Amino acid sequence: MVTPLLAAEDVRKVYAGGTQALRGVSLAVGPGTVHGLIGANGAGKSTLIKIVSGVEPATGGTLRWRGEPAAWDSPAGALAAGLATVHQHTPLVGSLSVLDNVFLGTQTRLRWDAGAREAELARLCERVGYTLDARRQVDTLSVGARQMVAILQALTRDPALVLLDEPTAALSPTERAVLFAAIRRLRGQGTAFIYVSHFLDEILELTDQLTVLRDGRVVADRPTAGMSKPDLVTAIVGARLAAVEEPPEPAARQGEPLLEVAGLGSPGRFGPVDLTVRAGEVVGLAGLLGSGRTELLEAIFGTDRSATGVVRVAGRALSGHSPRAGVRAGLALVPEDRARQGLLRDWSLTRNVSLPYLPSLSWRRLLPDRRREEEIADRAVADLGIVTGSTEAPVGSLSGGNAQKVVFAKWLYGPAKVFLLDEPSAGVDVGAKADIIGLIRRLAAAGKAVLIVASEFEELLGACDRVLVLRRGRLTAQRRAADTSLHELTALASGL
Ligand SMILES: Nc1ncnc2c1ncn2[C@@H]1O[C@H](COP(=O)(O)OP(=O)(O)OP(=O)(O)O)[C@@H](O)[C@H]1O
Repeated sequence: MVTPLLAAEDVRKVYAGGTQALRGVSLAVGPGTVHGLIGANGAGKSTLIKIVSGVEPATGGTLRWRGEPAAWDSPAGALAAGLATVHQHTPLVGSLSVLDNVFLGTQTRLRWDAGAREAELARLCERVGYTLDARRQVDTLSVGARQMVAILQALTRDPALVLLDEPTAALSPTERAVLFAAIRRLRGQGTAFIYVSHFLDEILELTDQLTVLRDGRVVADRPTAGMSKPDLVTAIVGARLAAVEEPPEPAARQGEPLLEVAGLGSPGRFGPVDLTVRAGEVVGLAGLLGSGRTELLEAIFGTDRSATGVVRVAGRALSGHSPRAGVRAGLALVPEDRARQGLLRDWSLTRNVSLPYLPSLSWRRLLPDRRREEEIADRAVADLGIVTGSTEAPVGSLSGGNAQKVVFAKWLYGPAKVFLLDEPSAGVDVGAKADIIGLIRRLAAAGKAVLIVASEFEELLGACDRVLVLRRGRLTAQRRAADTSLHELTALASGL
């Protein structure tokens, strides 16, 4: 048998607060293979990646590298041994060129020799089968191209194993295809990968072997061939499977227009756009990355102050474009980017969830009403299946997907009439996706209006009554969800 490149044996992790994130995890990654790592939010994937890459120490167990006990205790040490990590948001310096970013932190002679660096970049591009303009400023690149810069950066150290943590979360379908081609090519040259993703189709398409974690334990470890999506879902969510298969609740009777947008535009971004969402209705915006979908939501909410046109909520025109006017009129925006969503990491889940409603929760608007706050927090945990030891634990100790659910919960239980949801299930696991769709349907059933952006059109079909297609900043088509298909939406959004 070939000695695994990396082997984890009975790895355990107990965090300072007492959370047992890993309860004895073993896995082996062979050279030149792509190893999928999947599991529900909070299952322990990031913790395992952090331990393997030297960011966090394990509390117990052994890591082996090429058969010997791994001798690193920092990311730099792991990198020197041949193990590189590419995060979803690898920090790049936007104001520098592609060339400078790729060789950022390189200590060899390449650092000083621009000619040699260009030649090396060309060689790396050849290896991944992707061309990048060496002199282009990184700020001006698409998300996908930036991801590729991060991968090239990792490759400068010629790693034997690359850890990819949700690398496609922000990529368009085309960019995804380019990334997959690059991974396959590198695998052909002997590089191994650990690939963490919530996209099960990707796991099935790309990986050779997969490990499923649940509650800090390995519940499946086997070759990918022969596995189906339902197999994966069962392994990931276990007993929560039933919730996934439930069809959405039937649409409520739709009422009066709650959100009306007329001639809304923003120079260079999108528009003009007209649309209406009625009480009890869920409307989806299907558009590819760069279509202007996020920009449109932000302009409706009021974040884009250069926007022109009219936004009406419950028949009343907003005075000017500002988030304050938006919130006052009854709009809620759940943005995609967690980093910008103002979760206070040191505060408890309870305080974070009730943050937007403190005035209405306060006793005579002076004292926070603890009981009401706790009620909302408990409801959020139950509705969204948030995995946490306690609602009083700091939000910073939650896993990424669970923090995302807290962001969602923040807006859910308040007085808003119109919900603008940007990628509501980004980063959440397959079970929670179903919970969130269920919740969106319940909002509609309670007479709210919901407008959703999601890159996974399947999700729009599952949640929406009606889907609008946004292409290059304009609405180009409209379909009832019941009368269209994934295929048709994809074709319309890409202009085929
Ligand atoms: N720094 C920390 N302090 C305390 N507990 C933590 C910390 N980081 C993670 N945890 C806990 O460890 C468990 C595993 O979290 P981890 O981030 O590894 O999950 P994950 O599988 O990566 O989830 P996701 O899909 O949501 O990113 C969770 O219960 C989480 O709350």
